[in-house]
Amino acid sequence: MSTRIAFLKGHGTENDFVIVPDPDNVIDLPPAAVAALCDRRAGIGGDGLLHVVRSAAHPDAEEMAAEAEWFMDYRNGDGSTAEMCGNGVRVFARYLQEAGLAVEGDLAIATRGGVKTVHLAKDGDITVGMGKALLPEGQVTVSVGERSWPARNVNMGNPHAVAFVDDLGHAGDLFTPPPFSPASVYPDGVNVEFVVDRAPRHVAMRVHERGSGETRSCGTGACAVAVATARRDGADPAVTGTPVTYTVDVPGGTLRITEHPDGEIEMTGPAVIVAEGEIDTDRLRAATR
Ligand SMILES: N[C@@H](CCC[C@H](N)C(=O)O)C(=O)O
Repeated sequence: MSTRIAFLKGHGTENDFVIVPDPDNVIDLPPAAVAALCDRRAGIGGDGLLHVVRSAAHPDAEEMAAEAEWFMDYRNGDGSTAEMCGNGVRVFARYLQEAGLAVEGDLAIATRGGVKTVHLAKDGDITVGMGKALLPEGQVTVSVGERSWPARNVNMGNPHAVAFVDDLGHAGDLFTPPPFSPASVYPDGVNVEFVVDRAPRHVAMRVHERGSGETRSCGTGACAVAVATARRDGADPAVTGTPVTYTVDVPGGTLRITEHPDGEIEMTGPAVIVAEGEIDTDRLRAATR
C-alpha cells in the first residue's frame, strides 16, 4: 500500500536539506531511500536529510530525551549518518519554529554529537552552541592533483581537515574526496576545508563534505576553520580570556563564529524553509530499485 510522506525543503547558507517530519519514528528511511530523496536529478535534491523525530522515539537519542524533546536524525546525501550538522541544526530549529513545535528562546536539540542549544529569535539569524573543538596532535596532509598542503585536524563532533591555500581555485573541481594521509587519522572519512584569508579575522572557504561532495556551506566546517585560523594567528581565548570572532565566507553566504574562553563555540547564520510537499512511497520505492 502506498503512503504519502510529507517533506519540506530548507537551507542554511545554501547547504540544503530535505526535511522529513516523523515525530514517532515510523517512516523507514534506509540509506537508499535517503540517497533517492537527496538526488538532485531524480529526487527532491539536497546535501543531506533532516529526519525530525522525538528523542524518546529514536534508539540513538532516547538517553537525551529528558534534555531535548527533538532529535535531529541527520543523514548525508549518500544516506550515511553523521554526528552533527551545523547548518542542519539551524534549519531543523527553523522548521520546529514554523511548525509551532518550538517557541522563541533557547531550544535544546539532540544530535548524534550530543545536545546542542539553539537560540531562536522571532526572525533573522539563528545562533547555535556548537560545543568545543578538539584539536588532536599530528600532521595531516591533504592533496588535490599535484598540490598538497599540511592540514589541521579539528573535530567538531564530526571530523575535519583544514588546509590553508593561496587560492580557492587550487582545490579544483572537488568532484571526488581529496586524498589525505596518513589514512589512519580519519578511519571513517573526513570533511575537507580549503581556506584563504580575506582580512584580519575574516576568511573564505570551500568544502568537500564526507557523504555529500562539494557543498556551498558547512557549519561544523566553518567552526573548524575559525578555530584552526585562530590558532594559526596565535589567538587562543583560553589563554587570553577574551572571545575571538571570525567571519567565514562560504560560497552560499557568510557565517559568524565566536570561540569563548571556556572553549565553547557559537555559530550564527541564516536558516530558511523554502518549500513543502508530499512524496508517494511507491514512487520512492521505484526510485530505489
Ligand atoms: N553540512 C554539515 C555537515 C554534515 C555532516 C558531514 N558531511 C559529515 O559527514 O561529517 C554542517 O553544516 O555542519
